[in-house]
Amino acid sequence: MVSLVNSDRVEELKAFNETKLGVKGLVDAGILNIPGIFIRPPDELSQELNCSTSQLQVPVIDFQGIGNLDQRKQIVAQVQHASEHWGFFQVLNHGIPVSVTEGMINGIRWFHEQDSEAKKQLYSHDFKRKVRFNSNYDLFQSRTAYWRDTLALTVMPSDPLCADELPDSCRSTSMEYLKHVMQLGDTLIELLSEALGLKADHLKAMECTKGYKTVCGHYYPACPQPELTTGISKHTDSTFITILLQDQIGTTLQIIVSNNKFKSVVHRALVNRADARISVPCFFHGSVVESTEYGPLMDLVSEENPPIYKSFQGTVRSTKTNMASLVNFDREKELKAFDETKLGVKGLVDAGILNIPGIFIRPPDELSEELKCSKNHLQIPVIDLQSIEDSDQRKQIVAQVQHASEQWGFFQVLNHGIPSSVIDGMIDGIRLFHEQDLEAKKQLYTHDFKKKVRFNSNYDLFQSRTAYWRDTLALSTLPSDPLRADELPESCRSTSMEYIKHVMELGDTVIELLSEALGLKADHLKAMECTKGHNTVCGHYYPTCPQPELTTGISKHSDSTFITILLQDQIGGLQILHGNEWVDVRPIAGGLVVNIGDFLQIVSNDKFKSVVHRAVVNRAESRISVPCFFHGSMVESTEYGPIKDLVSEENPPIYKSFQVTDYMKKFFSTRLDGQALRNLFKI
Ligand SMILES: O=C(O)CCC(=O)C(=O)O
Ligand SMILES: [Fe+2]
Repeated sequence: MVSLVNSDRVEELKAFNETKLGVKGLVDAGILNIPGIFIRPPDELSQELNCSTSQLQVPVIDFQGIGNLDQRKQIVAQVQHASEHWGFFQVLNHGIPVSVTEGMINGIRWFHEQDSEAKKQLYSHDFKRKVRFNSNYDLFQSRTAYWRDTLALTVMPSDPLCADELPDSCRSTSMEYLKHVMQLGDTLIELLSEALGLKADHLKAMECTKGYKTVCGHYYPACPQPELTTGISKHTDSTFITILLQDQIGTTLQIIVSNNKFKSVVHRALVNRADARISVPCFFHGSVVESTEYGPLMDLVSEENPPIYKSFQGTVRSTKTNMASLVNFDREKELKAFDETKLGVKGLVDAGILNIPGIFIRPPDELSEELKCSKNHLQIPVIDLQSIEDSDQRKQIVAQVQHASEQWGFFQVLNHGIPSSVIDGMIDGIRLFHEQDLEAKKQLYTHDFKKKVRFNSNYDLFQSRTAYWRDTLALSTLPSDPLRADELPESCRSTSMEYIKHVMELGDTVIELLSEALGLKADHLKAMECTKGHNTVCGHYYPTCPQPELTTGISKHSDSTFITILLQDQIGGLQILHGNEWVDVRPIAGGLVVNIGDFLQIVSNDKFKSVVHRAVVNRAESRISVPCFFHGSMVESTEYGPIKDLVSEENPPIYKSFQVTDYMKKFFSTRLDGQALRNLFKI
């Protein structure tokens, strides 16, 4: 039922790349919604929402007194503790003058905030270039693009960076900072050597700091939707050490040679709404000379502490493309676990969850499309059926029905003849059913469409892109096998029998009006068994949702019916796509919603429209809706196609004839939305 929104991610990435303006270019253009390529995948978003943040601080180590033997011992002990337990620490009194660190940050800011032409010149993804500006070095490999632009400066021992290769805006400041940070790298690697119980120059002799280095000037622009993206997603650094300048100086360790004694810790950067942020990591990659091999140091392994890693060549790492570690999300497994509870979405809400599971989170392209969608405050037509028996007034009503069916595909009817006690009774009964004791519902839990009475959550749970925030009691009735009272759950037995009787009658009334509105005899559609065949009444329950913006009650689709008559409570949530805008179908007291389904669009040869709609959920109140789907004949031999009287030479048939059963088979086996499905039957 769900429509697959085709976001061509690669096309979007290409277009973004071709601007050469980076993320800042988007922000400068005034975008309010971040493009889909930056939105994190559902599993990541949901994992995120389950993550707590800690108030702890990474260790801070003061390097003052590093030349003094006793104090150095203490510093080494602190470095060891931090490297073993944290993998990160901040250093103070590191010897780089404040004027140099501040100069560096200012220079990087100037670079990113300067005239875009100068930056464009340097835009490149070619790692061989020593100076390159780009946004997302792994743009075409990562799962989600990062909200970050970067000026990367590479320093090779064989090919050091010259001042004249640097952009004007940060030339002298960068040269100065580079010189200092390299020295600090040596100091640190000595301390780390000692912290591993090695001689001070052990790691240095391995070219840990003397090899290939990259200083990156990252710019994280302010972001209108920081919760949907990251500045850099979680990863570890492929380096020996990283020294990061932000407001103070911090370090990240990646010391595979320590044989896991020191930890390379996963980290990431977030973005915020208010301010652009600058950070300047210096990555000490070590030697990239072909012949250099790295592996656990002999002095650090023993029989009790055998090597954990093989030796490898330093150059191996430079072929690594995707820095972001992929979080493994087993959607299938989560769906099964959810299904097996047999408790539906309400079961989750009753259990007190605060964050919705990943299976309910809409894919990035849908979320981002959503954010671009505007809302319209129009109302769908409301038609009063009061004087339907009076032939003059009936004509007017038919004209209104015609207009609504052609222009909207949806209308509400008033004075439709179903007593309000029956309507209220139906809603109460469905609420009683969903809110009753769990065991009674569990008994009815099934995905078997052959069962006439079935309770489940998400009839297409294993086919849809995202699960819906909705539970359903479905009641099917066939002329050959009508629904009997004793088949119904007690909680809604008499109310449902009563409502079903009335809504079937109303179906006939509406289908007569629609026949006339097509210029046919009143009983033309009825004779085609549009309302007399297979009908399903669904009692939908949309529980309250802690994160309604991340999911839907039912995603956009059109109905595979002739018509649908929907009863809803007063909460609201149904929306229809009118033009390119979502229009709320506001509940009106005593009103019922009628919509044209795909079959009626086909038999009317596109005169009447089957319109895409969906239901959204909300934080505050659970909602009930009860659509009655008039699917038409389920007799194998029945064929449907454009009605002869409605086609002509000027108006040739748009669709082939087909058997409804074929159509329904496709409906249940594909993940296409009704509209796309309808298109399969086009001539
Ligand atoms: O609950 C609603 O308002 C809409 C339900 C719907 O569109 C459907 O079940 O097909
Ligand atoms: Fe629908």
